[in-house]
Amino acid sequence: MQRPAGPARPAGVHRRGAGGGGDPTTERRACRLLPPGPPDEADGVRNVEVVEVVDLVKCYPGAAVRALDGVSVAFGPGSSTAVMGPSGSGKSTLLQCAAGLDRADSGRVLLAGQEIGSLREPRLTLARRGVGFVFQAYNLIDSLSVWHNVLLPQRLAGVRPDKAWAREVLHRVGLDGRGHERPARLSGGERQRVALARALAARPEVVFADEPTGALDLAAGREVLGLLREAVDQLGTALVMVTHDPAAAAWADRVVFLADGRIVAELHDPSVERIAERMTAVSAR
Ligand SMILES: Nc1ncnc2c1ncn2[C@@H]1O[C@H](COP(=O)(O)OP(=O)(O)OP(=O)(O)O)[C@@H](O)[C@H]1O
Repeated sequence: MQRPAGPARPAGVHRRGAGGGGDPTTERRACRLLPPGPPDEADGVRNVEVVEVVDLVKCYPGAAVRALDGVSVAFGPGSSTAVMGPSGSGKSTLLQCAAGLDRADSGRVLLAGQEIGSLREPRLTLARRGVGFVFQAYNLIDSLSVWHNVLLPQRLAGVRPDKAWAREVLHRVGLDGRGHERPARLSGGERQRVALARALAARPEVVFADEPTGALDLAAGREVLGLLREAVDQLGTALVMVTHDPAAAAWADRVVFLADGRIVAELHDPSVERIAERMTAVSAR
């Protein structure tokens, strides 16, 4: 299932929620928000974003500046978004808050239309069931086999794992027959593929990935990006990916740029060059 090395970003990826069809010259604009308006006239059903954050503010205790300073952004089904910005601009904080792993001081986070701000355990865990995570450090448990790592999030959430799907996911990420191995015996790229399989095994509506290729060499990084792209294209998963790498960001349909805890720019269907250019401009602010 690996995508062969090819162009930095596969073509034909305009999708709902990804800003597809947006005017590429309109690079700096507010992110699209779920309109609080009436139901969709065509079918009487209101479109629900997979994840929506509204006016998020977050200040860590003792910090002089806000890590997030009024961020509003929505992620639709089958969309892929790269989040970029200088170090300390709030990228990881946005991911953590949008995923319900950390709480903002104010603002709203909605997962599949459900506001999670006031939820306590176990309801919060239930609301997060549709959320998968892929972190640079993999967060794999070395005392467990690949197979048990992949099933762990569902077991922790009290959900009976779908083993047939877990096997299919391991197959898709190219780890057929490797389920019995310990993560420590795998290469960095293979461990990242396990992390991806673990995220996808729960059939998430959204995958949050924090620098998923940061620790990988070029070939392994491309492979992981290809797999993420497949999840978006074939499974309709929403992908939100923090990256410092313009080539990785170009795999996404949309790039949002953060600076000082705010969204300051947005590119749709961008090239590596335009991303790098914009990144330089944002960093020079
Ligand atoms: N646990 C924490 N306690 C205090 N301050 C924090 C904490 N985590 C992040 N910060 C601060 O919040 C701001 C945003 O940090 P964040 O990690 O979200 O940025 P980032 O854009 O992901 O940075 P990087 O690219 O370096 O990972 C920074 O000023 C950072 O120092």
